[in-house]
Amino acid sequence: MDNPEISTPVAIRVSGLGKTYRVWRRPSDMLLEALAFRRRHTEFQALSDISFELPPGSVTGILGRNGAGKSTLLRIVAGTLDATVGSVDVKGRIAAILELGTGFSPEYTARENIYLGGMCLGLKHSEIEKRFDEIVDFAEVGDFIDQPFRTFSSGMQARLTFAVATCVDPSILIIDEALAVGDARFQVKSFDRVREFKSRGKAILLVSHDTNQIASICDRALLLEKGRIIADGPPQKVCNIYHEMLFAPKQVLPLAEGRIAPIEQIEDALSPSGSAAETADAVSSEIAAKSSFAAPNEASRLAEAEIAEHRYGDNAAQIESIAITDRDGQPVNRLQSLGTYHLVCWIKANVDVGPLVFGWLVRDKRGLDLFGWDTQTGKHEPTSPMRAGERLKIVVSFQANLGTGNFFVTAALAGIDKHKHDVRFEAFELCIEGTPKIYETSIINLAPKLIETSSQSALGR
Ligand SMILES: Nc1ncnc2c1ncn2[C@@H]1O[C@H](COP(=O)(O)OP(=O)(O)OP(=O)(O)O)[C@@H](O)[C@H]1O
Repeated sequence: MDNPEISTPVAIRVSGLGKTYRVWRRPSDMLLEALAFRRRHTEFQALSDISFELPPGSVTGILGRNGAGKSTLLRIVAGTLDATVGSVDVKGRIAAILELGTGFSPEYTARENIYLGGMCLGLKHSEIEKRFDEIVDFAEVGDFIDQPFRTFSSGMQARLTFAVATCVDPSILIIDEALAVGDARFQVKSFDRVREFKSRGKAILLVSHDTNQIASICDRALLLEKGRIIADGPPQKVCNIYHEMLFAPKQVLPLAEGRIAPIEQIEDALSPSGSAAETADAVSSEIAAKSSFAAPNEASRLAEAEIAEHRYGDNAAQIESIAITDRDGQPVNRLQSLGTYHLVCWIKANVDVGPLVFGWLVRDKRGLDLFGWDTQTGKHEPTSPMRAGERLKIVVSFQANLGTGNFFVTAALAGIDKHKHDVRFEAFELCIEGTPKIYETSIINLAPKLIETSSQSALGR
């Protein structure tokens, strides 16, 4: 698959990729087909028209529902499965963690498997020998090095698989959900390794269902649905669309058959300011009707257009406005870390609605959830049912335990059955002013106070 003609800025180029699986109802049908030369299979189109490029020094995340085609795509890129059409051009050595124990034998010991796995990834015996201690250290399996791999817990299997794949120093790393296995400490270690890989100019392609993981380490995300890329762009935007796909299942995705929607088109179709006319050729009328959302009021507009609001819901009730005020009710744009403020929302029922649950979420600039709360989780009574046209004001007091910088507020309104009426991702930007006395890199502020420094002599007296 190595193609020397690829110009240097591209580590992987996927062009017009498609995969059709043959499906036989019974195993015997496969044999009968071979013997009788009569077709006894149906075809299943798992991937269609997939094209993208991965530059070196980048991390691309792939999101999608179960069965969307993520693993099929990774396997084709990794070279363990053939595409039906299209091509994959790769520059450099690929290491792929497609499942726990990729390239390992369950009966072999960890020591034997390190050699086996390393050789599968193209290393010579002497090269593996040089890296052996590093692999064992990273995987933290020193005490079990001569135990069979099948006796390892799934966390230990994940650690060893990840350690072997990353210690061979590949140019391209492909990871299928492997970061989800293993304990929290190992996840931090493997995240650090992925970041270090990226800083050394490697290209990383990873599948995860965890939007926080995608938001925190990826530069870009692809969203797959029914074997097609339906969104390709900044992780935070793609994660919002994925969230909508999962939690607004009745809505038809804004894609015409056979088209790849650029992220702007999906956003236009889903956002309140989207013009139905502009997107009419590609969106369902259901989605286009959502453009009847009221425009957000001035206070809720983002100061920087860089991260735009993403909105969805059935619009039975809507969050008309969101603002932050001080305790005297004065609107504020800039907040002091640790200050106490009010989040003030006006809600309007567009039709008669039952009790409502209100929630909000604070994210950092990468889209990582820092805090989330709703009136149901907080064990508050749901609101009384509302008549069409009725308005309701909700005020939530909070302490701004955040470090310096910009953060984003998502507000949501749902029925008590969690049916979403109005979800406004990144509806409001919080700007936290200079926070002295803590590290500038802090995202949160735990308000530390030194309360004791007592010394003890070397003899313990
Ligand atoms: N060998 C196969 N033969 C027939 N169909 C297959 C085969 N492998 C996968 N599929 C089908 O192709 C589709 C895509 O599967 P794939 O495993 O790539 O999805 P995925 O997005 O990785 O799913 P998940 O999140 O559940 O791992 C699914 O509908 C699956 O049933």
